[in-house]
Amino acid sequence: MKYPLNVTSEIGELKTVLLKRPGKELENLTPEFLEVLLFDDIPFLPAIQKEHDYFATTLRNRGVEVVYLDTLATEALINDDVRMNLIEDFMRESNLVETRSYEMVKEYLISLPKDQLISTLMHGIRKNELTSTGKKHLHEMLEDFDPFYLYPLPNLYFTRDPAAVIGNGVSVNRMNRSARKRESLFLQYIIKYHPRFAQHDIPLWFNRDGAYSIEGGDELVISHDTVAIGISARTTAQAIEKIAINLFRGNSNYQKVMAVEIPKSRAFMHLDTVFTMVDHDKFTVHPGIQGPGGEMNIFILERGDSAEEVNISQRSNIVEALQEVLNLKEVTLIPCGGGDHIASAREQWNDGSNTLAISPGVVVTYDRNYVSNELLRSYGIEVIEVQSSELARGRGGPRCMSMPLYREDL
Ligand SMILES: NC(=O)NCCC[C@H](N)C(=O)O
Repeated sequence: MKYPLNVTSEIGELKTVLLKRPGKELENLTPEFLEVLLFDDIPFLPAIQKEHDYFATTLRNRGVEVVYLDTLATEALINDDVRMNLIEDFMRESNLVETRSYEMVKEYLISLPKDQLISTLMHGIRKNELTSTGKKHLHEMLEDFDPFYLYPLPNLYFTRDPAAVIGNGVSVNRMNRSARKRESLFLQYIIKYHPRFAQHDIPLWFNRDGAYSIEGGDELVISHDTVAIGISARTTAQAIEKIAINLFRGNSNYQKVMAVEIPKSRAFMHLDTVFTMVDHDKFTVHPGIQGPGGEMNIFILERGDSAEEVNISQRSNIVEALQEVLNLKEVTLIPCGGGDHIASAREQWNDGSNTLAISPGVVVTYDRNYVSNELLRSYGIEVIEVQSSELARGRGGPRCMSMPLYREDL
């Protein structure tokens, strides 16, 4: 069977992508939990599904194989032991082990067919969905305070973040926010047990067990030997050094990690909210991440003398740093919103910099970012627009909503 993972650039022709169609997990968003669940508004489910289907169809029409997270997670439950382990891992990470409702919820989950088990873990369990036959516990009497046995995972449609394919291996991520921690558990099970992946010896560049977080929106595979990683509100310097050591070790082709510090703010949560690659030598950028003279804080990590060491040097100019690591004479940055203060802030907020390249110079973007889209076209980029009224409410764009599994090499 063909090796299932290959991502040696951000722009190579996209062949297979992992998506998650927004589902009932969004019906468990309430105003009081919006902030903690990382949403700014409540999307209308039929409308967001329609927009997401349009996005998936757009990719299929360009020859991309679309696979869905819930389908793969269901197929990964290859026997009763795997299924039981997932239930127990998930319940432990949902802090249910410490409550006296543990047995009742576990029994309910065990009773579900595989596909319903996965969808239930994803959309959560409201307290009023299960009728406790025994005595009610104190926390069950306080529905206003805490209405869920299992909290929903409404950010699952941003498949970019819980894991990232780099080369022929995968980074299964430790998520920064508690609302998203359990998301990468599905990827861990898929890589380990799904027949498409399990029979291959897949390098694991990062696993979710450590203390330091890293998220896929910060991991950009800018070439066959360099990964750019954002030092951000979600991704720590410690995790970047750890993944760099793992990438440099053994037989990976990776020689350099370019760590790019970005402001730690809600609008700039990951590097890909302010910077994406659209062609061999062209990138979108949000002007707000650069200092008044264009300066930035950039570090190049390279293989050191021993397997546990990395050499680190600092740079302050993103264009020069990109020219250096990509071996290019010229690199063009295309400013989100054309650099106009108001347009760039508005369009960055709605993911104007967050493009998904499906081949060199061809990107998928949100239709609402018309200033940035026209500008990209003026640089010769083919821009394929998708609808975005509801999708944008979760604060992520086309790159955030997609996890490439396979791209052609450049
Ligand atoms: N790569 C990305 O920037 N993903 C967007 C994630 C949005 C989600 N609501 C979050 O705050 O994590």
